[in-house]
Amino acid sequence: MSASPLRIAVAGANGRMGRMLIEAVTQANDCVLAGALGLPGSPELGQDAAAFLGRASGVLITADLHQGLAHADVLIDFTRPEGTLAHLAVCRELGVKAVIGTTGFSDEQKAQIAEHGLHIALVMAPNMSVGVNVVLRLLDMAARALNEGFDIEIVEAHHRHKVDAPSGTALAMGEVVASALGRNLKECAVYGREGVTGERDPSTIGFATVRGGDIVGDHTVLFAGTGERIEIAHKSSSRATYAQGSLRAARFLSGQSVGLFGMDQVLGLG
Ligand SMILES: NC(=O)C1=CN([C@@H]2O[C@H](COP(=O)(O)OP(=O)(O)OC[C@H]3O[C@@H](n4cnc5c(N)ncnc54)[C@H](OP(=O)(O)O)[C@@H]3O)[C@@H](O)[C@H]2O)C=CC1
Ligand SMILES: O=C(O)C1=N[C@H](C(=O)O)C[C@H](O)C1
Repeated sequence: MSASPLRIAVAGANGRMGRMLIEAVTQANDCVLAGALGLPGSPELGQDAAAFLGRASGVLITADLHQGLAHADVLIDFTRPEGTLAHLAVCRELGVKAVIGTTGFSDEQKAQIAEHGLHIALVMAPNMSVGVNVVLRLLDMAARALNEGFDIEIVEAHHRHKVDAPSGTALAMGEVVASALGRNLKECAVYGREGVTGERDPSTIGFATVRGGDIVGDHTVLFAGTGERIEIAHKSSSRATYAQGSLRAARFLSGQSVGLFGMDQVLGLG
């Protein structure tokens, strides 16, 4: 007898990632779409969540969080920080697990998510792609090996609609590098430069942000030494990788009851 399908609700159903997730969920043999959340006032409320694909899923987009989550095992949430936190409160009430892809949380908001993780099972990662999570491991190795004489700069580029900067992925890369070097990112990060900045302080980790067009997501970490430089780069050409990673995270959660996990644990890289 085959196992019951994993019942997945998608938040931000009209968003770039929301639509990618609805497509992925409806194509996966082991998952079923069980809810779709939209913002109050959105013109898509009441429409079938798969209408944009020219298909019917039988799930209507709703702004009623209890209704949208009532039949779900896992919520996949790529929205905005305040939206994710509102969704998590209802997930906790109903015992629904969650995969959080949203970026741009403050430290206080991250602490609230960690507290929810004491009661329900959560996966949270600023980047769900396998490639980026492997790059995070490579960066740890590179930073330890290049711990003297190399200046570290992180450059990221995204589409014109992105609202947070630097990207969650760039910040995660900075955290990995800073931790490998025994530095505190909050103390050593430099977010952009202008005017007479003075010479570069070797203890800093610099960030540069590019926004334009339809760039899905590019990240490069530069280790610039004397007479040589190393670049470790990842380029996304499709959001489908984020959606497939999110489904892996949702499947991982079916074996967990509480806790806050990262993609390194989902992918067995931890
Ligand atoms: N972890 C990862 O792998 C990835 C993370 N992301 C992150 O996911 C998030 C969403 O990205 P993207 O899909 O491009 O963004 P979009 O703007 O395309 O989609 C956001 C969705 O969330 C809805 N929304 C906006 N504000 C709220 C709120 N307060 N409460 C509930 N829903 C809300 C929007 O509704 P409406 O359409 O009505 O405005 C929209 O449906 C970003 O934080 C981004 O950085 C993106 C890609 C990969
Ligand atoms: O907003 C996006 O598009 C992306 N956001 C994530 C981030 O902030 O790191 C992941 C990916 O780069 C795409």
